[in-house]
Amino acid sequence: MTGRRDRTGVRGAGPRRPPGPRGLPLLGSALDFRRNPLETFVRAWRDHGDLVRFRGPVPVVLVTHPDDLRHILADNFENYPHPDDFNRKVGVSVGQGLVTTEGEVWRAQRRTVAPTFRREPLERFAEVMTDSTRRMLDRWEQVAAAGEPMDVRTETQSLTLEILARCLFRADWSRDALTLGRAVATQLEHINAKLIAVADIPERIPTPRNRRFLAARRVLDDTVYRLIAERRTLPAGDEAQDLLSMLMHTPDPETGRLMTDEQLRDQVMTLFIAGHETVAATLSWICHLLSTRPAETERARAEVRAVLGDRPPTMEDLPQLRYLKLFIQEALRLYPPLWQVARMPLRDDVLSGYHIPAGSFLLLSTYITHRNPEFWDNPEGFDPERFTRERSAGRPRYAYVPYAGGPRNCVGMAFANMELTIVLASLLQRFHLDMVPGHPVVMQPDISLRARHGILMTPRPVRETAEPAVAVPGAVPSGHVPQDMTAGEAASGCPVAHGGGPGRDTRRPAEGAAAAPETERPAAQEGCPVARGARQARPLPARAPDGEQPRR
Ligand code: HEM
Repeated sequence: MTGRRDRTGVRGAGPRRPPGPRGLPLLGSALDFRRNPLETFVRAWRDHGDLVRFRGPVPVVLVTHPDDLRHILADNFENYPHPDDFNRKVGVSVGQGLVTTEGEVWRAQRRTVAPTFRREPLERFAEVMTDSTRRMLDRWEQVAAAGEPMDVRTETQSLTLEILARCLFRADWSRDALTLGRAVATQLEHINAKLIAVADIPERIPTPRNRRFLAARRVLDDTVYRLIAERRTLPAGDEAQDLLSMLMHTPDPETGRLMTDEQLRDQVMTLFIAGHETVAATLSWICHLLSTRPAETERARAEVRAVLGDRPPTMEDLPQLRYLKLFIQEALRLYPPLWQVARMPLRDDVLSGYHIPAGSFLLLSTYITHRNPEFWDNPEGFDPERFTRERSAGRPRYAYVPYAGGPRNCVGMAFANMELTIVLASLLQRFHLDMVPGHPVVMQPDISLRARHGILMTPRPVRETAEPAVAVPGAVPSGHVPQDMTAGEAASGCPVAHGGGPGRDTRRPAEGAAAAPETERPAAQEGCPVARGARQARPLPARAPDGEQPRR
């Protein structure tokens, strides 16, 4: 691992641009990005190193090294706001909320919103999370009885939306559930389409998508403003114990000002957009891991049984679910829902020894950072224990950034971790999940990292199945490999095709199944671009201009 570089200027060779693919005349890498941005990133990172410049109508710089991430997100974060274009496109839905503002406006909002998301105020929401999860799992009993498959992506999306809405609006949620749910989904779809569109069509042009978006925004505005108005009429001391009330009654600690109705509306919309799809995507990948990683799953289940038995998890239980925490951390490493984060420097800077002019469009790929073999042994493997204190020693803090980092890290991190733990513990208590044979699981790198065709699974109640072969933590035989998984996949933990490639069976493992020969399913193995890169002997990228050995 190399040390930090001098960022005051480029040593030796003078200002130089980062290396990168030539691409097509005029278009550069634009078509590759359109086809599959994640694969394009991974290929370029393998070929050119940790800092890559893509040519094209909008030149992009890919940033992946932890030193550079720390510089951008923490040490020099004032120089790295979101690109204006990002704030404008997301802002059509969320207005001037925490995600889309910069400078003093952002700072004032952060001062007010952050205290609401500390652990203590959040404790009151544990019950909501447990209750909504219980209701989802009750529904799964019927699905299981009918032997039907379900799409866990849709399930987790409804669940996280319900939890967020109940936390925001408490009792008023059920009245507006369906309307709000559909409207939020339409907003997210619109933002996603805008962010990847070649030509951004302004909302005033009445295309079908714009009309759907504006109608959904009206529904949300009407509902949210009505709920705010209702809260304003409640007598002092009678406030509802929900996020909306907390935001409404928390003054800016520096100015003492309370939020206006419009600011509250923008904050609510921001939380809806930032806080439900991210957790839903993570939960759906976790469900997938529950069927493809039997050893780790049974170890997590054994811990839940030991700590909780059959009772629902409470806030006090969470610190004791230590292996579950590692399991979730590892899932977020392999499948960070925000797989890229955009920034644009205000002033010229130097990253990894290369000159970065002001106004460059930077994409920080957490996905690649999380799989860089310089910081992660067997980076494609699913190995929750890599996050134990001992094994984390020496790993740079910014090698693991699912929630970003620095002053602008995810404000909902504690909320998300609490929700992920409660949902996973409750699920493990009641169900096994089996993949539907033949259903392709393919990564779709949209605004979040989702499964393109959903993830079809069948729930199987725990009480109806024989005790798992292994109930003692850590005692899973290493040869226990799902029948349909290649030995390579089992070792790699990456049974997902990344944005393409053939589908694969992910049937429930037969007890004691032997490892299938790796050559049996080569195509599935090929589906993992980082795995490919990490395993092959690669030529080192060109030396960085400051004379240091390229990293990796
Ligand atoms: C697994 C779940 C989640 C992940 C991985 C995640 C990840 C992130 C990341 C990487 C950022 C930085 C984005 C950037 O700078 O461009 C961010 C920001 C943010 N997140 Fe999350 N998030 C999650 C859940 C949540 C939840 C549950 C909420 C709220 C209920 C939330 C609210 C926010 C907000 C408001 C910001 C903007 C913070 C600011 O700019 O000051 N997130 N999140």
